[in-house]
Amino acid sequence: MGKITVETCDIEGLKIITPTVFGDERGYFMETYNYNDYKAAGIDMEFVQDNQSASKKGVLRGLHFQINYPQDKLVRVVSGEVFDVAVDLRPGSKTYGKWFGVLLSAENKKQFFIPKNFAHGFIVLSDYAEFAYKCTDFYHPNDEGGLAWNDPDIGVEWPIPEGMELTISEKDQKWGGIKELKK
Ligand SMILES: Cc1cn([C@H]2C[C@H](O)[C@@H](COP(=O)(O)OP(=O)(O)O[C@H]3O[C@H](C)C(=O)[C@H](O)[C@H]3O)O2)c(=O)[nH]c1=O
Repeated sequence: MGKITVETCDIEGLKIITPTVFGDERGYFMETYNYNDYKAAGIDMEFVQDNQSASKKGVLRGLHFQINYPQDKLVRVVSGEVFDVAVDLRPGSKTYGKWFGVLLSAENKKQFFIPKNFAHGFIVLSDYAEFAYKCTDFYHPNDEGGLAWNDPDIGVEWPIPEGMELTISEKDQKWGGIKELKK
């Protein structure tokens, strides 16, 4: 029965989904995924792996993608708040290299659908955040690619509050810029 509302943006393929939330005196219920509703919204893929990660304030994970086993991702925040970013790396896309970001939170319950061949990452704005997402291909550890979160040629406007200390993994500190990727 769950109905979803779908928003799009100027990068074709990206979708922001808001599920129907059924609140009552106990709390709330919502369907976080329903094949039929999402298929009707053009998300008609088989999700084969669910992931969850937890991060403290200022953690920035990304910008990641898998090279030969690209994954569509349906991402959401279970607790806390993040700014979530996707960068278009689809070969031949008219928005190649363009980024889009959206605030995802336990509060707004929004989900972000990111098709294959986008780089993906997020920064945690709350004290703590739990991030859960569905993927349409499995993890291939030797197939990881990445982009520098602060690549000036992408120009992501991360909403980093004054004085926020960033925590970025060694691996994520080493990625190069989009100009170093072969298209
Ligand atoms: C991604 C992944 C990781 N792992 C293991 C490998 C490491 O031992 C540990 C942490 O991995 P990593 O540091 O790559 O985790 P994140 O930095 O959160 O990576 C993710 O960050 C951004 C936001 C993404 O969209 C991708 O799903 C993914 O790249 O989990 C697995 O066992 N399976 C997996 O699917």
